[in-house]
Parts: sequence; C-alpha cells; structure tokens
Amino acid sequence: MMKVLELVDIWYEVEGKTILREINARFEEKKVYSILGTNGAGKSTLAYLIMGLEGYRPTRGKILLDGEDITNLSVTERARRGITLMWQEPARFTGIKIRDYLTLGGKRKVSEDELERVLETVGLNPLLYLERNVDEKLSGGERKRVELASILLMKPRYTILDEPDSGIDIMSLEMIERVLSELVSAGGSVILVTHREEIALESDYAFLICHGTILKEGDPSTIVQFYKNSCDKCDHPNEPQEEMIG
Ligand SMILES: Nc1ncnc2c1ncn2[C@@H]1O[C@H](COP(=O)(O)OP(=O)(O)OP(=O)(O)O)[C@@H](O)[C@H]1O
Repeated sequence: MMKVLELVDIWYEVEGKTILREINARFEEKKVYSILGTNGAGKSTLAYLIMGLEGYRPTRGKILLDGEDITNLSVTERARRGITLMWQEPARFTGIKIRDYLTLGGKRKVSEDELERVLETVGLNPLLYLERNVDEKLSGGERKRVELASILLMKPRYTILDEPDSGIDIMSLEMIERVLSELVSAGGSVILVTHREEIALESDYAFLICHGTILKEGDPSTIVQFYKNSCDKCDHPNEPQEEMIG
C-alpha cells in the first residue's frame, strides 16, 4: 500500500456558501507541498479540513490516509495517525518552562542534546530560552518558534504549516528551510499554506487555490510565475476568469 494522504473531490459548504469545491490532491511521503493563494481563497479552510477541526467536515468527498477513510475522524484520531497543524496564532501557555513544554506530554524521552538541537534549528539559543516560561512575554515570533521546535520533536508524518511566515520578519527563509529539511529527513511531509511566493518556492510541488478550488498545480516555479503574473495584480481576486482555467 502506497503511503499517501489523498483528498478526493472535497467540497465544503457553510451556511449555503460554497467555500471549497472539487479539491483533489495527493500528498506523498517525504515531500514538501505548498498551497498558494490570495486572501480568502480558502487555504486555511482546507488546512482545517485536513486536520479535521470541529465543524470542518467536507460536505462531499473523502480524505484517505494510506487508503483508510479518515474523513470523519476527530482531530485526536488524526493526530494519533501523525497529522499535525501549526496554527497561525500559537497557543499562549503561562507558568510552564519552554523545557517542560517541549518534553512533557511527548510519547518518548527527549535527550538534552536533542532539545538543544531543535531550539537551535528554530533559531532560539538554548541557554537563553530553555528555562524561560511560555507566556505572553514571549513575542509572537518566539512562540511560533517554540511551536515549531515541539513539532520537530514530534516528527509527524504530515505537518501542516498555516502561514508559517505571518507576522514574523524574524522568521527567516533560511530557518524555514532548516525546519523543512529536518521534518523531511525524519520521514515526514509538509503542507505549507501561504500567500507568499518565496515560501511556495521552498516546496517540491505547489497547488494554486483561487475561489475555493485548485486553479493550477505542479512545479512551484511555474505556479509562482503564474501567481505573480495573474493573482498578485488580479483586480477580481477569487473570481477566476475563463481563460485562466485549464
Ligand atoms: N465558517 C465560515 N462561514 C462563512 N464563511 C467562511 C467561513 N470560513 C471561511 N469562510 C469564508 O471562506 C473564504 C475562505 O476563507 P479562508 O480563511 O479559508 O481563506 P484563506 O485563503 O486562508 O485566506 P487568508 O490568506 O486571508 O487566511 C473566505 O471568503 C471566508 O470569509
């Protein structure tokens, strides 16, 4: 059985409004995918459907993991199967040290070396951060990095990064590259949800979403070129014109 996460003709409607339609996609092992699109295209909704957040069940279509139908499984059950989502806005925990946040609750024991290494990967000096608390004194960027470090320790099969770049000039492309390559070398795949071209270029395969559907897919540089030429300066965002489809 091929190891693959598949979206088969996914539709999603809320309050009579079609947010996603006819989404077909395959996510294989050890690959980085990007889902590119302008604001409101439906990217986050798709990420939430894959993760299975409450209220996010396709109106039509199926989600298959290695052939198993996971369409109606809860977030917990999907997490157990190795799917994880990093939020646009990471959680704020108070009164717990970064060290404990990263080591408690995990299934396996984490060595000091590993702990230091993941912090370094996300650009946080272990000497300065291990004993700090996870609280509102951490900047948004720092919290996001802590979140990424915890994902690196988890080694998920599928990591969905929703706007890994949002609000953070500090999160360099170089750091994102390090995180991606670490996740992939641990055997995982990544789905990057983004509206930024340079982030999409970090992927192996790109999907361009417009108005709730996949308008184009393929080699990231080709997709990004199309996005630059068409979507960036589109005066009818999320209303694809006939000539663009196909
Ligand atoms: N629960 C909901 N009820 C009604 N409309 C919704 C709901 N969720 C999303 N939408 C609408 O669906 C569209 C897609 O939203 P979504 O957040 O998925 O877009 P996005 O591509 O992630 O955008 P952004 O880049 O701004 O985060 C938007 O027009 C949004 O207003």
